[in-house]
Parts: sequence; structure tokens; C-alpha cells
Amino acid sequence: MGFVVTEVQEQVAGWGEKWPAPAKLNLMLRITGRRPDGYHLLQTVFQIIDLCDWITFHPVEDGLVFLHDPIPGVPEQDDLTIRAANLLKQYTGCLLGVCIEVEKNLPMGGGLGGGSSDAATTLVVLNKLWGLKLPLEKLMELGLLLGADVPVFVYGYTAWGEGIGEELKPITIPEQWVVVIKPDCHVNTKQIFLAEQLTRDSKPITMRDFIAGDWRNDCLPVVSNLYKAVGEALDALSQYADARLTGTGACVFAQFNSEESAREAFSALSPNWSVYLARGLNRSPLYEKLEQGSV
Ligand SMILES: C[C@](O)(CO)[C@H](O)COP(=O)(O)OP(=O)(O)OC[C@H]1O[C@@H](n2ccc(N)nc2=O)[C@H](O)[C@@H]1O
Ligand SMILES: Nc1ncnc2c1ncn2[C@@H]1O[C@H](COP(=O)(O)OP(=O)(O)OP(=O)(O)O)[C@@H](O)[C@H]1O
Repeated sequence: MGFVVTEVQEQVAGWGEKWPAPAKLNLMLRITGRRPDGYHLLQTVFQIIDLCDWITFHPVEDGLVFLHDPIPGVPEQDDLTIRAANLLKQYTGCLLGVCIEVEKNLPMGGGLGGGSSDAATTLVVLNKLWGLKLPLEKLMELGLLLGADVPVFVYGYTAWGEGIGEELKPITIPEQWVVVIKPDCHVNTKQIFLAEQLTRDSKPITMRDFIAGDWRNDCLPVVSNLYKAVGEALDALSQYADARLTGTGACVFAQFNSEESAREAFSALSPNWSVYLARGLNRSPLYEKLEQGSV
């Protein structure tokens, strides 16, 4: 295998460092139509949160792209980090390689966008490490080929999203504490978008409507009907604050005004649920690290 890392290579800034791939929450999600190719047009608020996977890029001495440890159940060539690295090579003709090590903390099939964020961090960081100099817009365009949730993570701001999630406007909203429950089920995004009963004709709303509390997620009725655990998690979290579904689930979340009240709910729910305590962020920690200037 090509995993021959010299100490000198690891010392070059950025290689061998841990790069964050943060999760997102959809603070609201309305489906307003459908494109001829079947993809749904939506309105959403993507809020980046400080729960992260961590990705390390190791230099290799040939042009191979491979994982340090494949994720159980995900074939290596389907892993979104590998697909992102190969897409960059294909688009630019770059002959360099990389060994990608992912510390996976974000649940899969949770609606937190973990795989998409892993892909985005790979695009953004390898663009630097391989010296490709692609502009942000091109990276977002390449990201969209990998999934509708990838562009927002490349963009790096909490954002109002339209189109299929790729038309983004940065927004600044309170960086509230959040408690997230991951019910014991994996929701298949495609299955939800294919459901006959899914609402597909919601009237578009404005940012003002959202701020006034229009937080509906059009996927919720279909998801809670198919996955009983999601409804149970919503009931459990609703004892502490208004609980919502992120994306197509399975995760549900609630926002809190203080760390203390969030911790209280987190502690009370922990014995019975898989729970995360997190904080909303207006800027992605990936860019906070990049802007510190190590690469
Ligand atoms: C539900 C959200 O997470 C909200 O942020 C996203 O819209 C889903 O983004 P994603 O997981 O990156 O989705 P993709 O991997 O692009 O698509 C998975 C499947 O969901 C469906 N899909 C996805 C996004 C979208 N706007 N319309 C769709 O109909 C497509 O059938 C696709 O086959
Ligand atoms: N690096 C990766 N991390 C997680 N999942 C991956 C990765 N690469 C490929 N996948 C595949 O993508 C699927 C969706 O994973 P992901 O963690 O993005 O779910 P999600 O949070 O529900 O996504 P979304 O909110 O974008 O619908 C997984 O079930 C897995 O098969």
C-alpha cells in the first residue's frame, strides 16, 4: 500500500492535523416543489453546530486515495470522503494521493449531515494541501455532485437555503445551546423523499416568518409515521422545550437559552436516550481553524 508517511511530510502545515467536520441542524424545512429529476425544492435554515467528526489527512508517496479505517458497513469507494478526494483528482487532473483518517462521532442516518460534512471538509482541506487553488464556488459545485447537504458545509456559514439546498445566504442567529436525541433507528433520506404522503406544495415563507416562529418541518408527519422511535424521542424532549426534527431525521433537537437549562435536560434524558449537548454556531469551526492560518 502507499501509506508511507515520512516525518518531514507530516510536519508540513495541515497534513497530520485534525480538521473538524461539524454537524448541522435544519431549524425548519419546507418542501415547496419538485424538479423534473425528482429532487425536491425546499426552504430551510441550516444551523451549524459544534458536534464534529474529525478528519486527518496523511500524505502518501503515490497517487492512491484510501481510508485509514473504513466505516463498518460503508464500502470504501462509497465513503463520501473518498468520493470527494477522487472527484477533486478527476476534476483537476491532480496526481497526488492521500490516506484519510476519520474519527466518526456523528451518527449516520441522523439528519445531522455527518457524511456530507466529511465530504466538505475533504474538499476544502485537500484543495489547500494539494495546492489546487479552486475557488469556493467551484468547491460548492463539486460538493453538490456528492449530495444536497454538502454545499452548506463548504460554504461554512449558518445559512438560509433554497433550491435543493445549494442556494445559500448567510444568516446570523442566536448561537443557542441545543440538546439532540438520536433515536435508535436510521432514517433513509431517499425513502422519505419518495413517500406519497409527503407535503410537496408548501407556500414559501420569509426570514421574518421564520424568526416569528414558523419552524415546521414538512418531513415530520411521514418520518414519525414510519419510525415510531422518532415520535417517542420528540415526546421525551418536548418535556423540556419545543422539540423539532432535523432534515429527514432520525435526530430530534430542542434549543435552550442557557447552558444550565440545556444541561438539565441533557442529564435527565441521558439514562434513557442517546443524547448530545451542543451549541449553535454562525461560522463553521473548519473555517475558524483555516483562518488561524496554519495552511
Ligand atoms: C433532508 C436534507 O438533509 C435537508 O438538509 C437534505 O435535503 C438531504 O441531503 P442529502 O442527504 O445530502 O441528500 P442526497 O444525498 O443529495 O440525496 C438523497 C436522496 O434524497 C432525495 N432528495 C434529496 C435532497 C432534495 N432536496 N430532494 C430530494 O429529493 C433524492 O431522492 C436523493 O436520492
Ligand atoms: N464518511 C461518511 N460518513 C457517514 N456516512 C457516510 C460516509 N460516507 C458515506 N456514507 C453513507 O451516507 C449515508 C448517510 O450518512 P449521513 O451521516 O450523511 O446521514 P444523515 O445525517 O442522515 O445525512 P443527511 O442529513 O445529509 O440526510 C450513510 O448511511 C452511509 O451509507
